[in-house]
Amino acid sequence: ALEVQLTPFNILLRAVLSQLQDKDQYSIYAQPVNIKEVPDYLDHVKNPMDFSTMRKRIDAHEYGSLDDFEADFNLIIFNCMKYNAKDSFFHKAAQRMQDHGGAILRRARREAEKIG
Ligand SMILES: CCOC(=O)c1ccc2c(c1)NC(=O)[C@@H](C)N2
Repeated sequence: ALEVQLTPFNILLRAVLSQLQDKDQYSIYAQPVNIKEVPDYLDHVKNPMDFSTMRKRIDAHEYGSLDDFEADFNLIIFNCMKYNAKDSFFHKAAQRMQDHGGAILRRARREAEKIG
């Protein structure tokens, strides 16, 4: 059976999440940071977030608004910029993801307004 109830809102959120993940070309935000590989991660990052967790939240209808969805996206960026040094590959990737994500979310809001 189709486990997830498809509402226009969570169809929109799934589409936005896919657009965001398209910009994560090395999939560094796709899964939770592996604590076995990054043992001190949770000393610095109190609220880990990643795209797979966001997908679960969409399917569980845990996002009441695009703002709630955007807050988890911003958490991914914030965590990455906090844990990783400014001149690191990861930190630079977060800056780019923030720029791409901003544009994707702005366009999604305009689309959502049109649907009404
Ligand atoms: C195979 C080892 O993988 C990692 O060390 C690693 C893998 C993925 C990561 C990460 C570290 N750090 C981060 O801040 C987020 C953005 N992603």
